Amino acid sequence: MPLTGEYQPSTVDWARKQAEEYEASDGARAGEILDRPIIVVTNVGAKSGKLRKTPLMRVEHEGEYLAVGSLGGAPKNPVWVYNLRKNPHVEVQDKAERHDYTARELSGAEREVWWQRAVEAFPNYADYQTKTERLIPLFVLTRH
Ligand SMILES: C[C@H](OP(=O)(O)OC[C@@H](O)[C@@H](O)[C@@H](O)Cn1c2nc(=O)[nH]c(=O)c-2cc2ccc(O)cc21)C(=O)N[C@@H](CCC(=O)N[C@@H](CCC(=O)O)C(=O)O)C(=O)O
Repeated sequence: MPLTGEYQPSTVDWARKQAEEYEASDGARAGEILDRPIIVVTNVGAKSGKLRKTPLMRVEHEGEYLAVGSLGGAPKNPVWVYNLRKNPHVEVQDKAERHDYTARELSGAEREVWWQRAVEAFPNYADYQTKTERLIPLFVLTRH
C-alpha cells in the first residue's frame, strides 16, 4: 500500500533538488552522485507524519536495499534514521521502479555483512565511519 501524506521537502537544498529531479525523471536525471548510483527513499516523519524524500547511495543485494545513516561522518545521525525507527514502512524508488519496503535496523554479524556491501558500493562510507564516534546506523529494506 503506497505511502500517503503531505510531502515536506528537505531543508538540505542539494538533496531536495536531487530527490525531486530523480523522481520526476525516473532516475534519468540526477541518478548519481560522485559517479555512483542513488535511490530515493520516501519515509514518514517521526514527529510530523509528513512524507520525506531522502536520496541515498544505492546499495542493493538480491532485491534488498541498505539505508546507511552516514551523513558524511557527521557526529549526529541524520534525522531520517529516527523516521525509519518509528515508521519502518518506506517506499524505495530505484530508477523507474517504486515499491513498498520495510526497514529493519541491523546489528552484529548481519550488520557486518551489509557494511561490506555498502563500502563496496560506495567506498567513501569507510572514511565516514572513521570520522565519527557513532556507529553509522544501517537499515535493510525488504520488499513488502
Ligand atoms: C536535513 C534533514 O535531513 P536528514 O533527514 O537529517 O538527512 C540528511 C541527509 O542524510 C540527507 O539529506 C541525505 O539525502 C543526504 N544523502 C545521504 N545521506 C546519508 O546519510 N547517507 C547516504 O548514503 C546519502 C546519500 C546521498 C546521495 C545523494 C544525495 O543528494 C544525498 C545523499 C532534514 O531534512 N531535516 C528536516 C526534518 C526532517 C525530518 O524528517 N523531521 C522529522 C522529525 C524527526 C525527529 O526529529 O525525530 C519529522 O518530519 O517528523 C528539517 O530540518 O526540517
